[in-house]
Amino acid sequence: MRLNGEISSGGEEEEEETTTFSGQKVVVGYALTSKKKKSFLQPTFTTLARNKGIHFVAIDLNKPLPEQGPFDIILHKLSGEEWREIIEDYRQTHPEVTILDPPDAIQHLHNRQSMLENVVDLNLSDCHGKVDIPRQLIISKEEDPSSIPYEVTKTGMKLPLVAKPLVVDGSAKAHELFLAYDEFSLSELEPPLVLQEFVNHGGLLFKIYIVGETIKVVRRFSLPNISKRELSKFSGVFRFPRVSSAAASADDADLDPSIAEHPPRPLLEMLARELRHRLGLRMFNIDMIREYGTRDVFYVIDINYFPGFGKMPDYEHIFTDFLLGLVQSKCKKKPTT
Ligand SMILES: Nc1ncnc2c1ncn2[C@@H]1O[C@H](COP(=O)(O)OP(=O)(O)OP(=O)(O)O)[C@@H](O)[C@H]1O
Ligand SMILES: O=P(O)(O)O[C@H]1[C@H](O)[C@@H](O)[C@H](OP(=O)(O)O)[C@@H](OP(=O)(O)O)[C@H]1O
Ligand SMILES: [Mg+2]
Ligand SMILES: [Mg+2]
Repeated sequence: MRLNGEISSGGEEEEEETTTFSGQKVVVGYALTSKKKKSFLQPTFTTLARNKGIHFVAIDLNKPLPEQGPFDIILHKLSGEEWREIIEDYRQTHPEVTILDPPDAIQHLHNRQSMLENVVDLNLSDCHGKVDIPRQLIISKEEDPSSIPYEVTKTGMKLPLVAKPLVVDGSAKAHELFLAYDEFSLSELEPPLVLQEFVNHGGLLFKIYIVGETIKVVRRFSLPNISKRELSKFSGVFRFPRVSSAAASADDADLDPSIAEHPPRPLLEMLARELRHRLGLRMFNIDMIREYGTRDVFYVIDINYFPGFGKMPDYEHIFTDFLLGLVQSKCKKKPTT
């Protein structure tokens, strides 16, 4: 936290100088795409934050980062190696600034294989339910697409399969997903890919948002179950839209309780605590589905860094509290001279 007047000028969000009741202010530098800025820095949020002494300042990517600030916190989500190096260097030279989150930790989520490894390692099988990941096969860039059907058959994976680009780099292409009804058509797709068994889940997905210690679960519509009959009727690969990312929530829909009942809280707390720790991230979400016909068998299918928090109910309060909490805990840790 810095005392009133210490802030440098020039940030586009800065309007008037407001401080917390203690006369201190928190400066949050941000490096976000314009899409993310629009969805995250909504006026309801920035106004509430400003009233609590939090000021958002845009980082100028055309100027050296160490010449900007001073910042208490930096929020960032930009793709590319260049930014990664800038923020990593800054993190090393400015340990007093909280970087949300460390670039190496984020990098772990840029690959759909490494993303889910921690869930497997957790081995959550007796914690108010079972959490696993769907059976999956990685098809590397070097692999000849014509060998995919053989590779799939060899593993004994069950159809249908979801084919996902291996790398998640912030591009729209990284979210181009396909449903494959037969293994032969998979040769049409371009590796590197992750092939995942499609798990029937009653068309409903749980998005578990994690912001520091806070866990918030929302329900979203997802792909419907695929019956054996349907599977036998079709063949081919079909591109499907970003169903679960749509703004429409399934929270108010009249759904079958056996499908819609939230995963048990102790299970979510354990999962969030462990993943927060193992991933080294404080702001992410987990896409989780319940296997259709079961009460407590869950699969994690996706983990996203700095997702669409603007769609999370009450995100304004959750984030202002989170940001204030970060600087307060940092102040407490400072040795007294
Ligand atoms: N193994 C699976 N079984 C059943 N449905 C799945 C599976 N994998 C993905 N889906 C469906 O496809 C959707 C998109 O998959 P996924 O979340 O992996 O992609 P994404 O592009 O990373 O999404 P996001 O927009 O959340 O980043 C899921 O929300 C779910 O509806
Ligand atoms: O909150 P959920 O439903 O999980 O979906 C998010 C995706 O997972 C994120 O990848 C999107 O952010 P980016 O466009 O910065 O990757 C993010 O974009 P947004 O922040 O512009 O809404 C969302 O689409
Ligand atoms: Mg997802
Ligand atoms: Mg994702």
